[in-house]
Amino acid sequence: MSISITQMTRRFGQTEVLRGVDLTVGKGELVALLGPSGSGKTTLLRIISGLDWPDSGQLRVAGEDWLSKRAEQRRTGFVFQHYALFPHMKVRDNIAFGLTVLPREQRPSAAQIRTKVEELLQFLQIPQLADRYPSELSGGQRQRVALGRALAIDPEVLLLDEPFGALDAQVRRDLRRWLREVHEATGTTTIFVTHDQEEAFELADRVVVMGAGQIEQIGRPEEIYDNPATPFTASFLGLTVEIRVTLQAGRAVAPGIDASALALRDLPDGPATLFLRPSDIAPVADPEGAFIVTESLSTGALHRLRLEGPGNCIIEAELPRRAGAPGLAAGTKVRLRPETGQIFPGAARLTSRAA
Ligand SMILES: Nc1ncnc2c1ncn2[C@@H]1O[C@H](COP(=O)(O)OP(=O)(O)OP(=O)(O)O)[C@@H](O)[C@H]1O
Repeated sequence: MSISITQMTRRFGQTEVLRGVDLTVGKGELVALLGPSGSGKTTLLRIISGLDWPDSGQLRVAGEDWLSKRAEQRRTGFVFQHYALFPHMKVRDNIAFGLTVLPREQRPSAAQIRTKVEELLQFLQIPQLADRYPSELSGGQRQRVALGRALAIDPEVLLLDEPFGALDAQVRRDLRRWLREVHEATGTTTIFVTHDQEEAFELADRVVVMGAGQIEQIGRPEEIYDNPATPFTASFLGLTVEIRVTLQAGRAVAPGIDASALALRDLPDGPATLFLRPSDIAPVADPEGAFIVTESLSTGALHRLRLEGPGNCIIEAELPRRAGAPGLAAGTKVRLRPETGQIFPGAARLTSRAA
């Protein structure tokens, strides 16, 4: 079912946790809410599920006003990071739970519930776990069961709050792929909360970047990755190098940096900030270069470099490390000619200390 959130606000005491959120999720879409801790992601999910209420704003699902419905009248499936399955129930009974507690007029028969659970166990690729207790499962298996429990009631909306947050990297990757397959087969409208950009980008049809109670940007993963719309999104998505530049006819100018490969910007002349990913700086050894490598560290796959240039400008850069190939040693002079980066009007805050 489609979800439409309009001008939603929520405050706790003096803290404005949601500050006028507008979001539409299409029927069958999988949207990732991506943002740092405290940006309001969980609060938004709790409001959709009926565990919390906004101070103002609207929530419509398939055109119906959900704020006039209690939690148990909304068909939502919810999976949390630490969703405690009932420890005294076997996996099959955990999955059946949501169906067994439906009001009598909606509740399927015991035989129908058994069939439904068997189908879900097969569909989620966990039939071998049916008769185990939660304590006999790995973290990843528990989350598969938790999703089974959420899906059993055929939810109109599926809400996943950092469901893989407590698992190790390889299990997370496996579960991501599995969840994407499950979503393609069920077509349930899904909101997935994460602060892990790789997870959001791999899973979602669209990514919603949240910062401090507001939506900073909404778009397809590659749109957001290539064109972060705000300084907040740029920093959050790894464009952590900020260099103070001057814009002249749309071209960034900074001492010692050749910005001629960057696209021209339709921005007024004046001070601006160039945001770059450490991996997009691509320093090249050049005796005439204006920057010098002052530190060079190897971390397995990468060389991490600290570069110093005109006006005490300090830049942290990264280069892929190839076995046997020498990196850029400390003391090497380099030139910088970045090919991708974002420019926003206004002065730099963090890494650049150019005069
Ligand atoms: N019941 C509450 N009472 C007071 N403050 C709350 C309450 N619930 C949340 N907050 C505050 O609201 C802000 C947003 O919290 P929320 O859990 O929505 O963020 P989040 O983006 O999901 O963060 P995380 O990734 O850490 O879960 C935080 O500053 C939090 O401390």
